[in-house]
Amino acid sequence: MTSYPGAALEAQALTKQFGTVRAVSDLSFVVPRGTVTGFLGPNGSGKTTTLRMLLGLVAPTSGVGLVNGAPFRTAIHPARTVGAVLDSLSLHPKRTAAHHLKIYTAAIGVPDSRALDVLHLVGLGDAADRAAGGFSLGMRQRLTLATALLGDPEILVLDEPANGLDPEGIAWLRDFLKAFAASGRTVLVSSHILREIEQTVDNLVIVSAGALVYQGSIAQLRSTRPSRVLVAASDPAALALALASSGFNDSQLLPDGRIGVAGPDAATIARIAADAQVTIFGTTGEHVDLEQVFLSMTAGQYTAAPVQQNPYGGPPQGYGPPPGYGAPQHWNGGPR
Ligand SMILES: Nc1ncnc2c1ncn2[C@@H]1O[C@H](COP(=O)(O)OP(=O)(O)OP(=O)(O)O)[C@@H](O)[C@H]1O
Repeated sequence: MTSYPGAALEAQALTKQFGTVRAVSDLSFVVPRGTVTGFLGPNGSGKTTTLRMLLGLVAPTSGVGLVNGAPFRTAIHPARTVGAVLDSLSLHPKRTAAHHLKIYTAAIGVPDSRALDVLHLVGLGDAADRAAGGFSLGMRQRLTLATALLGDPEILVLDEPANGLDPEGIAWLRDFLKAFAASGRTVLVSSHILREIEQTVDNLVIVSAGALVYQGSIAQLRSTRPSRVLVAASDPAALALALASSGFNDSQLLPDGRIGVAGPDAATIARIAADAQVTIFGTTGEHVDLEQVFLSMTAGQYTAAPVQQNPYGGPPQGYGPPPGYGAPQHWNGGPR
């Protein structure tokens, strides 16, 4: 059980079998200290089960979950180590926000005054004495987060905290989690929508059907997607041939009649087109839509893709064709 240096949380070959359902399959990843790491996967891909195994709430079929290099059950000050929100808090409608929190303060050994502190932290200071029955969904989410903060934890583990939040609530959560990590602490936040957490997280762990398909930074994920130039040309086939004879073989005919060219920049394409007497009507740089990348990675066929060995970096593997273009025709050898 050697732990990765600098890891706040670590999954080592975690597997969980519920009867015939393999919820999590040989899953290993690292959450580096001081980061906000997104734990991303479609519904039912094993995120909640994994978080529960990391926190010792579900026994793994095999493998281990580590918090600061040791099983969480061995933590001397659990509430100071991890604050977790894995389920929505069941709120008594007549109980005030402060009252809800004071139920937990005694249990984790912090003074009652801490309840007001965390309500201020999550922006509910003014609502401390209001009954939770009148709270909006966003206020309920904040109150739930407040419970996780009671012990002033080093690590926050949040399961789908953005669920049901409006854009303003998501923006608030983003700023809050970034500030939390900026103080050297660590956040692991799950979601099934990349866009929801894209601007919040430094690192991503992506799972599909319980298995790892990517871990690394968002920047790496974006950069490994080859950027293309989309070209509208008078004779796309002639341009593709001219590009191929200049050594640029990766051209695809798109459904809208343009061709997507990976490799050369727009100026090089224009020069090759001019030499081949092909007129170019326009070129556009392709925008990499990470949500589409995520959806293509978790579409099922990627579950068995090889995964990089270095948990802190390196390119993801097992990519398929660029999403959003149907089944493009390849000029250099037909459909892939
Ligand atoms: N206690 C359990 N008993 C049987 N099957 C379970 C149990 N908990 C989870 N599962 C199954 O394990 C799989 C993974 O579920 P899990 O809740 O971990 O995924 P998830 O990614 O968190 O999904 P969601 O985003 O929908 O919450 C699902 O097929 C689920 O039905």
